Amino acid sequence: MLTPKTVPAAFSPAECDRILALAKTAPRREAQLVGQQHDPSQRRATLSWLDEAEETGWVADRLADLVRVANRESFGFDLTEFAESAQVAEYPAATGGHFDWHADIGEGPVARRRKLTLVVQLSDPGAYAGGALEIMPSAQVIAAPRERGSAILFPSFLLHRVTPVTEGTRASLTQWVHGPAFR
Ligand SMILES: O=C(O)CCC(=O)C(=O)O
Ligand SMILES: [Fe+2]
Repeated sequence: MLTPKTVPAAFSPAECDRILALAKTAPRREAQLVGQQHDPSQRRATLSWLDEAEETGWVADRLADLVRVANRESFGFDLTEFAESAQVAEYPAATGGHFDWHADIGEGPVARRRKLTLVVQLSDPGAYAGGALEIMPSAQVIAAPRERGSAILFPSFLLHRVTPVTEGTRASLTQWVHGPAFR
């Protein structure tokens, strides 16, 4: 089944707070798109990479567990590693935070090996308006649950977007999972 798989309460609210605090200890940069071109009309977000923060092993361990279970139950992909760091993204309404329709499989040597995408909702749904993560497995668009700490996993070739945040700030954690080419 190639439809997205949701996992309620993958992280507790306290763990979401810890992840946001960790992200604040890492350098923050304006978003770059797959392929590294910078086009603010497609994405407006501030990014931090967890591998540039200290003491994030527990986050990677939890993500690996989530991937293992979801892949066994839903995808059955040949997955080998996290070849890129987990990324915390913040989308503030004040700067027009959003991410237009895209797929995560990119051109570069690493981005082309992305097979599964995992996104965790780090913000309380009351902290922002708009900012829906939408995924298009077929003609029907699916909205990811907004509950804080919930996770959604989907094949990285599926189109998805984050609608514009109109109030407050939405934060998310993204992990890509890599492996040999599809065949
Ligand atoms: O923030 C999100 O919910 C999605 C992030 C995303 O699509 C990406 O980083 O490729
Ligand atoms: Fe994406």
